[in-house]
Amino acid sequence: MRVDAKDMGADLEKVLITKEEIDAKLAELAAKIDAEYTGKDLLIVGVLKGAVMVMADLARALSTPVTMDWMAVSSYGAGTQSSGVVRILKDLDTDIKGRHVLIVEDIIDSGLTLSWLLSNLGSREPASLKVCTLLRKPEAAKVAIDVEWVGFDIPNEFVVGYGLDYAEKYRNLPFVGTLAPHVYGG
Ligand SMILES: O=P(O)(O)OC[C@H]1O[C@H](OP(=O)(O)OP(=O)(O)O)[C@H](O)[C@@H]1O
Ligand code: HPA
Ligand SMILES: [Mg+2]
Repeated sequence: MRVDAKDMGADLEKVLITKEEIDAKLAELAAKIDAEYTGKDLLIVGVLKGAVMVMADLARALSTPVTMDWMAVSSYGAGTQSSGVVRILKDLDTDIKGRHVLIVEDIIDSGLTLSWLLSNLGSREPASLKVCTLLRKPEAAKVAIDVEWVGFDIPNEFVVGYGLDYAEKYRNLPFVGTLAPHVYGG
């Protein structure tokens, strides 16, 4: 059964990016990533929990053989604003020294999570450390970050779906949508 904005009742305001648009964009990004890592041993690191869907779909769109690891960090808790304080809830299982590492994210909002992750993982001396994110909010950036692969630049609105949550809900929507302000007290 397909879930659409109408099925979500009044919780969703609109669909911002459809499942079809996400699939097409991930195929495009995967081709570029394949070209970059040809002949290299690539470790992709998903940032839990939001990046689960992007990791699963991007990994399957890649032709490059990869190994996968996960890191769990949280800076949002149950709210719609980053606390700025990043907590490691689960560290990597892998030693990344000398490895080619690609961080996979669902969204770069303030950039605080990724900026912290880049310096944390960077200090472990990987051979290379790059980033692929499905979404980015340029107007929300609090720190400038160099990101190799970006799916979509989106407006500065709180979004849910395709891994992204509000208070742990809506992660399983197959599309990215905006949440009606009344849901989070806006
Ligand atoms: O650029 P920023 O402002 O730091 O925001 C981006 C981060 O926030 C979200 O994670 P969250 O902390 O909500 O955890 P979750 O992935 O478990 O939802 C998202 O998945 C990113 O990791
Ligand atoms: O817009 C967002 N939606 C859900 N989670 C998030 N984490 C950072 N930004 C967002
Ligand atoms: Mg979240």
